[in-house]
Amino acid sequence: MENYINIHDLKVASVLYEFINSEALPESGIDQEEFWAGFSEIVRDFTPRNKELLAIREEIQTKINAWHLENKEFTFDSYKSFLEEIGYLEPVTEDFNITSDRVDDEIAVQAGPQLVVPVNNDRYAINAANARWSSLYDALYGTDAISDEGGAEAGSEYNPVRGERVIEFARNFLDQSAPLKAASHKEAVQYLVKDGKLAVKLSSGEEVALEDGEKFLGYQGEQENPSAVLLKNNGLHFEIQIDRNHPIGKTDDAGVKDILMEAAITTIMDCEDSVTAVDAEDKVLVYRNWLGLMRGDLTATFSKNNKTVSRTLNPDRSYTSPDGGELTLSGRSLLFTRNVGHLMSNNAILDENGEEVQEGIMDAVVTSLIGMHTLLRNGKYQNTKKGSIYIVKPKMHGSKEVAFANELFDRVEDLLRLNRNTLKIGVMDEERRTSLNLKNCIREVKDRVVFINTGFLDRTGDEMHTSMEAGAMIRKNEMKSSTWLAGYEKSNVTTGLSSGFKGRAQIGKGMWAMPDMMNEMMQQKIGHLKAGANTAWVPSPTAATLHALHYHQLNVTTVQDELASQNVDYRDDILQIPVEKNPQWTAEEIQEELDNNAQGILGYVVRWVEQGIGCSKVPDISNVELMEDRATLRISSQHMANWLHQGICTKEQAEETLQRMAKVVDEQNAGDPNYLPMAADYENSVAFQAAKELVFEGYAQPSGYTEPILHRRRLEAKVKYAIKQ
Ligand SMILES: CC(=O)SCCNC(=O)CCNC(=O)[C@H](O)C(C)(C)COP(=O)(O)OP(=O)(O)OC[C@H]1O[C@@H](n2cnc3c(N)ncnc32)[C@H](O)[C@@H]1OP(=O)(O)O
Ligand SMILES: O=CC(=O)O
Ligand SMILES: [Mg+2]
Repeated sequence: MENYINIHDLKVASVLYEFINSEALPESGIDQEEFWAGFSEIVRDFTPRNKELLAIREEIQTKINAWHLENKEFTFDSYKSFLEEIGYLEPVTEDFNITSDRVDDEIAVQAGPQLVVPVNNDRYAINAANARWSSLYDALYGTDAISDEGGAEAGSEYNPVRGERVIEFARNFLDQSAPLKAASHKEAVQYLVKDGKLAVKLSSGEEVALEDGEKFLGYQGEQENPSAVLLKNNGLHFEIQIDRNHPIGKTDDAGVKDILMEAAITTIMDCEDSVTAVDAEDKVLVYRNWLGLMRGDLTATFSKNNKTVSRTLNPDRSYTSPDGGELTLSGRSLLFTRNVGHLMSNNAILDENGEEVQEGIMDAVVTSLIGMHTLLRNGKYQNTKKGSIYIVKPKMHGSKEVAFANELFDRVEDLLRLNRNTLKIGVMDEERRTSLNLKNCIREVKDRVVFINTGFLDRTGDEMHTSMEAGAMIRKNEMKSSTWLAGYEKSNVTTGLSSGFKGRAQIGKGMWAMPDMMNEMMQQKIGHLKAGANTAWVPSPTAATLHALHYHQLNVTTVQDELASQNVDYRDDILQIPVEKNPQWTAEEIQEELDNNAQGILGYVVRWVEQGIGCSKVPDISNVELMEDRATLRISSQHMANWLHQGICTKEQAEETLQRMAKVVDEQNAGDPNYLPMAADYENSVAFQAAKELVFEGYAQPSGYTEPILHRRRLEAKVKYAIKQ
C-alpha cells in the first residue's frame, strides 16, 4: 500500500511528493504551495472531460460493432455514411498552416534519425542522448550491414578482412557524401587544411579539393595534421577522424581511424509503451531520469564485461572553423519526452474522490515542470536553444482528444508561468480515428505542433480492434501490404505538408522493429525518406548510425518539394478493412499464425509482468529477434482475440498454443536466474495468466489496449513475488 500525503484535493504517494518537492521544484521558480494548488485544480478541472472522452471511445466502438453485426452484406458507401453519422469521420476543416515557433533546428530543419528509448533505464537513456554522434566503423563492423562471407566474420579478435570491408564501405560513403574533385577518398594519404579549405593529398602525390568546398565546416587539431575533419551533407554532419597511432588508423594510408556520424538528431525519452510504470515508485524513476536529462547530470553506473562502467552525458563538440573561428555543435540528441495517452490512471496520486489520477494529466504537469530546468538553464547542458519543451502525445482518437491535450498544455503553461506554446506537442498518428481526421487533429494544436508520426504498430492494433466484428483479420505479416496501411502512410505525409510542416516540424515514420537486421534496414528504411518523411524511428544507437546514411543519400527537402502539390484524399483507402473475405487458411497456416502470436505475447509479457521490463527483444517463430513493446503486444493479442472471436480457432486451440509456447519461452529464458518458468505452474504464473487474459479478454479491452491488464498483473506480481523472494 502506498503511503499518501494530503495536499489540497490530492492524495500524493509520499515517494512522489518527496521527489517533486525536493528534486523537481527547487530552482524551478515555482513554490510548493503554488504548484500543488495549481496541480490540484488541473486534476479537478480536467478529469471529468478525460473520462468523458474515454466513454465516447467506448460508445463509438459499441456502435461500430453493432453496425457490422447488422450489416453482414457490407457496402462501402453505407459504412462510410454511418461513420459520418456517428462523428467518427469528422467534416474536414478548411486549409490552414501551422505556426509553431521557437522550434529547434533538429526538429524544424535537420532531417535525420529519431531514436526511442525507455527513459526509466538510465544506462540506455544516457546512451541514447549521446547517440547524436556515433561510430560508423563500429556500426558496420558489429552488425550484418557488412556481410561475413569470404572470411569476414566478426569473431572475438579483430578480423582484418572484415575491417577492410568496413573501410571500403566508409570510403564509398565519403565519395558519395563529400566527393573530391576528380578523385576518390580511397586514394587519400593525407587530409589537411590549407587557406581555410580542405586539401586531400593522394597516393599519386597530387593534392585535390572537395567538389563542393562548402561542405567543409571545421577541424580539430593542427591544420597540417588535423585529428578530425568536419563535413556536412544534406544538413547532417560527419567527422573523418584521424590518428596514425590508433590500431586502425595505423593501417590506413590517410591515418583514418573512423567516421563519426551525426546520427540520432532527436531522441524520444519514453514514459509510455517501452516502459513499465505502474505505481509511484516506478513513476519516480521515470521522472527522476527525465530530470537528470533536463539538468544534464544524469549518470549511470553498471557492470559490463566484468568492469564497472560509469556513463554521463557527452559534452558539446568544438571545432576550428575554416576562417579560424570556433564552431560548437551539440554533443547530445535533442530530447522529447513521450507522455502516456489519455487512457490510464495511476495510483501515484488520488483525486478528491479517492480515484486514481489520469496518468496523462500527471505526466503533462510533472514532465513539463522538469522541462523548466532546461529553459531556466539550471543544469550542466541545455536541451533547447530556442526555449521549448518537447512532449510527444500518443494514442489520441480524433480531434476532440487533441483539443483536450492542447487545453491541458495551456493550463500547465499557466501553472508554470510559461509563455503560451512553450510546450510543444508531437502527435502520434496511431489510432484510426486520428488518421482519418488528421487535418482536424493538427488544427487543434496548430500553434504548438512539432511532429506527426505514423506509429503503425499501435495503428495496426487499432485497425483490428475497431473492426473486430467485420470478420477475420488477414495474417499479421500481410498487413504490411494492405490498402489501409499504404493510404494511411501517404495521407500522413501529404496532410503534414499541406499544413505547412516543411521547415517547421517533423513528419515521421515508424519504428524499425528488427534491431539485429541492419542489412535489411539499410535496404528498406530509405523508403521512409522517399515517402517524404524527414525523420523515422530507430530502436538503437547503432540503427541510428546506419539509418543516418539514408539522409546522406537522399535530400528529403527535395522530396518534400516534389510532394508539396499533392493533396489527395486517402480516406477511402484508409477505410478499407483488412479482413479476409473468404478465409481458406490451412490448419498448418492457422497454427503457425497462432504460434507466432502466442510466442511474441508470452515472451514479452513474462518480462513485463514479472521483471518490470517494458521493451525487449523476443524471437519470433523464425527466430528473428523482434523489438516488442506494448504496441506490438496489442497487435498480437488483438489478432489472436479476433481469430478466436471469428471462429478461426477454438478456445481449446488457443489455450493449447499458449501452453506449448510458454514452454518455448521458458526455454529461451533458461539462462536468466531471475526468470520464473511459466510452464511449471500455468495457473499460478501471473505472467501466463496475464497473457491468457490479453487473448481471451482481448475483445473487451478498451481499443484493444494492453495496459489495463499489464498494469493490474504487474501490481499483482509485485506483491506476490516480493512476498516470496
Ligand atoms: C511502437 C513503439 O512505441 S516503438 C518505441 C518503443 N520502443 C523502444 O523504445 C525501443 C528501444 N530499444 C530498446 O529498448 C532496446 O534496443 C531493445 C530492448 C529492443 C533491445 O535491447 P538489448 O537486447 O539490450 O539490445 P542489445 O543487446 O542489442 O544492445 C544493448 C546495447 O545497446 C544499447 N541500446 C540498445 N537500445 C538502445 C536505445 N534504444 N537507446 C540507447 N541505447 C540502446 C544499450 O545501451 C547497450 O549498450 P551498453 O551495453 O553500452 O549500455
Ligand atoms: O508508437 C509507435 C507505434 O508504432 O505504435
Ligand atoms: Mg504507439
